[in-house]
Amino acid sequence: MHQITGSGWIEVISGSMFSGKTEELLRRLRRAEIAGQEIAVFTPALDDRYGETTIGSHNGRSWEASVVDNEGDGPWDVTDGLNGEMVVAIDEANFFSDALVDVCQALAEDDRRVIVSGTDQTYRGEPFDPLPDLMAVAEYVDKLQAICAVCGEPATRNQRLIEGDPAHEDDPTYLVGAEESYEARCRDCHVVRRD
Ligand SMILES: Nc1ncnc2c1ncn2[C@@H]1O[C@H](COP(=O)(O)OP(=O)(O)O)[C@@H](O)[C@H]1O
Ligand SMILES: Cc1cn([C@H]2C[C@H](O)[C@@H](COP(=O)(O)O)O2)c(=O)[nH]c1=O
Ligand SMILES: [Zn+2]
Repeated sequence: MHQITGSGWIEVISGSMFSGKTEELLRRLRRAEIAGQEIAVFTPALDDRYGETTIGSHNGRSWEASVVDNEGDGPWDVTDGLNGEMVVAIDEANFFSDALVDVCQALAEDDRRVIVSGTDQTYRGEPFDPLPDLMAVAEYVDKLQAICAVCGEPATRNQRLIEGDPAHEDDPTYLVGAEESYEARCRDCHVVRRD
């Protein structure tokens, strides 16, 4: 909590896939650990890429996490599962419903430091809920950029690769994956097929 006001806050780490969101989250968690703070980390059940009980970056680093069954409107186990931890991290926020905003607000109002990470755009280049609302209520927002897989410029968008074709309009928004299914791309190189 803040030294003077004693209040909590929300930090959002967002940007395209491969932009280093999870690396940055892990960096902040390592520093909190060095400071002797108790930490609780949550990851949605939908994302099992790195094993059920870890969050992991694309370059192989990881941290133990509690898996949240994030179906429905919450508050899930993020609030129930706490044991006095004052630093609460939530990875892959893009897999939660808008109810995550109220959960994070309640944690911050309970004087906790809340760190939320998630990509802010769907493969169609549209805002990926609940990231826009989380960014609006957060005290701190960092939007990171990857490197465009096509041209090498800074990348802000997520290209979904389906058998080498651009994304289809009617594909589901949720599709767990990494480099086999997605590329980071800049505005110019990002392609959305609109049938
Ligand atoms: N196109 C890319 N641009 C930048 N980094 C990339 C790219 N593709 C792979 N990487 C790797 O991904 C790492 C970031 O991984 P990670 O923190 O998991 O990103 P995010 O959580 O934003 O998806 C980089 O340090 C780099 O090693
Ligand atoms: C763009 C987009 C992404 N996803 C999924 C793909 C990954 O499992 C995560 C993002 O992971 P990262 O840590 O940011 O690399 O989200 C999706 O389901 N739908 C999309 O449109
Ligand atoms: Zn590009």
